[in-house]
Amino acid sequence: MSHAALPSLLLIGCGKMGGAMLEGWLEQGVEQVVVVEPYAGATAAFAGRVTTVDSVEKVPAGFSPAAIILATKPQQAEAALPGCARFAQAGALFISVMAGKTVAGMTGMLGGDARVVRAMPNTPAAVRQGFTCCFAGEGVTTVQKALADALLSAVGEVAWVEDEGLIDPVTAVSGGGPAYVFLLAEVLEQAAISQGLPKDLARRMARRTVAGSGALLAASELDAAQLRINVTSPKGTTERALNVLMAPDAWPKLMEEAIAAATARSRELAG
Ligand SMILES: NC(=O)C1=CN([C@@H]2O[C@H](COP(=O)(O)OP(=O)(O)OC[C@H]3O[C@@H](n4cnc5c(N)ncnc54)[C@H](O)[C@@H]3O)[C@@H](O)[C@H]2O)C=CC1
Ligand SMILES: O=C(O)[C@@H]1CCC=N1
Repeated sequence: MSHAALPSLLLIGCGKMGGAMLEGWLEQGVEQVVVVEPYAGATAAFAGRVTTVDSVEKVPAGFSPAAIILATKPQQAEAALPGCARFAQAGALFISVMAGKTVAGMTGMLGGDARVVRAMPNTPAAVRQGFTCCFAGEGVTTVQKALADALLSAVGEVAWVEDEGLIDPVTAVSGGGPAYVFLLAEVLEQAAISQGLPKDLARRMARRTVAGSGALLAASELDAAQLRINVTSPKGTTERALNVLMAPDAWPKLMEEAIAAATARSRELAG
């Protein structure tokens, strides 16, 4: 009998997000993983640790996964999902991380009775620091919901919503959120260079400042606003910078617009 922490999984699509979660699951210990991935380069990092096939038809006949993780691009769903219908008939749990794709849209491709959890993770899952927000479709059992929770908890923090429509703003905020934070590191580095700092030093400073601030935020019970105030000496240097960043048309408004744009795109991807 296996002592792996997690049960057998079938991963459909091992790109940036599927690969990030797989890294976390393997670190935790999985009974067996079969990966369906047509692009060999995507699975190179997992050689010897998982079984890889290039199409779902080639999944070994006797393999009976507890969950099938759908991690292709939304635009690749029509090609990838119909071949998974045989697992739906067997009552398996599907966990889709695809942006936009609704439970109704997916059951349409998998067969009407497919049990689908929509999950919106993010790439810090690769270092088990992810955040995933989930919605359980009709027919998902309590045991299957607990399995989805366990799998996603293995790569970070998990939350559930009862309203599927909330997954669209979740996609915009926490799904894409790491990109906005990485952009912050990029522009901070550029600004440092503009003030005459050498490139290597600018890069180190920007990366460590963003990563260290994230670690402080994670470790602290204080609000982000209070942590910001703690840096900001009255009439000091940070105050001058924040007067620029927090101006009415600056970051607060830009972030509102950015999140609204991403939420709208998530709704479009349903189609
Ligand atoms: N990248 C991210 O930060 C996040 C991505 N997502 C979602 O995860 C999904 C994947 O995104 P990424 O990993 O960024 O894209 P990606 O392009 O890196 O990965 C998709 C993978 O699916 C493979 N694939 C294509 N057709 C396939 C098929 N028929 N069967 C099996 N595999 C197939 C591709 O070769 C590729 O490796 C998307 O639906 C996205 O909305 C969700 C949250 C965050
Ligand atoms: O950009 C995207 O569409 C996906 C969903 C959230 C992060 N990446």
